[in-house]
Amino acid sequence: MDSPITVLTTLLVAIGVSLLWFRGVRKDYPPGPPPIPVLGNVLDFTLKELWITAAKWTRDYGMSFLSTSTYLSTFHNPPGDVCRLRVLNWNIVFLGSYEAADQLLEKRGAIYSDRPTLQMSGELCGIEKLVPLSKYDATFKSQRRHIQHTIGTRVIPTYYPLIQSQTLTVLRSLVDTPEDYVTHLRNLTGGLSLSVVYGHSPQDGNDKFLLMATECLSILANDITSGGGIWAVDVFPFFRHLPAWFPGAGFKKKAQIWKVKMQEFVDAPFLHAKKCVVEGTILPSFCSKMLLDQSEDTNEDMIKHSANSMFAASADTTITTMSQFILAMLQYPEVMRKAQEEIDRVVGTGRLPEYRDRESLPYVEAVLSEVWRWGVPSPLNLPHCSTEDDFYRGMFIPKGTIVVANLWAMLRDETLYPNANLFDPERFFNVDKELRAKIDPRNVVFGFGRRRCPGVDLAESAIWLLVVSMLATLNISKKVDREGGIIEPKVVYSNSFFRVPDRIVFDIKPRSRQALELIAEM
Ligand code: HEM
Repeated sequence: MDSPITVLTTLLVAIGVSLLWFRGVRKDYPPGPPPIPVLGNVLDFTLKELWITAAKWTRDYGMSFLSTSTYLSTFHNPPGDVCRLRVLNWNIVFLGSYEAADQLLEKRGAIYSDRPTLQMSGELCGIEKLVPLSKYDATFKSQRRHIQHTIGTRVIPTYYPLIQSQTLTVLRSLVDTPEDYVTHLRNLTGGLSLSVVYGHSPQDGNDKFLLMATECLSILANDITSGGGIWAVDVFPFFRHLPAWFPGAGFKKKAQIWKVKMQEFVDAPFLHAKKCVVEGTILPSFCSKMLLDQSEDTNEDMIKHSANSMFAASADTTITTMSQFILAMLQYPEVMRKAQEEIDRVVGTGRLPEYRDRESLPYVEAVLSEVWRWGVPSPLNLPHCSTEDDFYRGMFIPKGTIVVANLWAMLRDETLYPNANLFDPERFFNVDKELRAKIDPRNVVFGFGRRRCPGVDLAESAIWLLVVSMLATLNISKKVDREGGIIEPKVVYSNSFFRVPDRIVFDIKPRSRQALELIAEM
């Protein structure tokens, strides 16, 4: 006979499971793939290119919720654009259209701007105070305000000389060792953010903070956020109490090692900046300003985490975007030639393009827009989290729902972008002003509402100059093997967070002797 404690425990577990199950089958939740008892949709998740699977879910299940009248009334909003999955008692809602993201994350931003609480990346790896992961609270709001002052639209032109000199360094490095393009791009973004954020100007790629960033960002992108950043301990938070030696608790050992590294990455460049402030040698930057005019809503902990957030958030996004640009030029050489013709006509071949040329280079502008759209650097955005119960088109979205905007699906919407899989800058011409504004991928690619990327202007300026300078001086082409055969680039997306192709093989050569001299001389 079982003891009363066993019977009681079994009963409680059964009630708990049933409650979870019944919560999960409420009729007015957004539709989605059918869950299995207790585990929910765990088995539906894929690690590779989840954005494609999620787009299929919203398309296939999203329609099933709507009555005919609703379907007709939402004629202008793609109807099958929201779906829900359940993992234990987590609600995860995927948004597959711009309209849904605009309605929820933008217009109802007051209740959709939190981030989910993740045990692994948060408490265990100690990076919960970085802005992209932080909760929607007073500290976060103040961090965003200060970041905005440093990299908002109005101040960006003051960084142009810095961006120009970093761009030239990359052009030279790309000509010398194109196969190391990831390192060169990492040095560009690292150098730029070290200067803008910490007032530190690295002399070369061996700068200790650049090397530290390379190691830590790889831990962040390939280890901590591998598998979409969700670990078993996030789903079963009580796992964090297991001792590190316990079978299956290997994550704790990993977290201990990563936490030390990440802490050093947050502290070291900041302490260096602080020392330079005392010595009076710091260059004007986020840290110099924040340390010299400390106000009531700032403290050192908050400053160093804001600084590191900018440093960390700019690297992989920029590398991904530029990798997508290179891929597009390899697959669509006619686009590269057309852009080069425009630059030769407008700028000439005797100097490098500058920011003042931007308005006169509409085709290059369209190429960049298409890089954002076709490339989609972070295809599933960062997850938002709701802080109140809500209804959207009759569907119930409970408080605490993780809301994932599928940017890839939005930028592959055939009604807005016909033949969406093709890289076609022409799609931005011959459309009226209103439609042009509507299809601008920048509305989507940097996220939404109160969590929209605060680095958008810096990223746009740095990437525009790099793209136009590469087009002006270099030819990007497929590599040819020793027998003269063309090596087709293999496009594989192993990273589950950034849409960064695994290392691509390609060739880069200066367009002319004059182009080479221009890069070398400047
Ligand atoms: C290539 C360019 C970039 C892309 C495509 C990009 C994209 C994004 C996206 C999609 C988000 C999430 C927005 C959301 O949750 O709705 C984000 C957040 C963020 N980005 Fe960027 N980003 C880029 C460059 C940068 C740069 C250069 C910086 C800073 C120097 C930066 C700083 C941040 C920060 C701090 C956040 C967190 C914002 C928050 O949680 O409130 N990003 N970015």
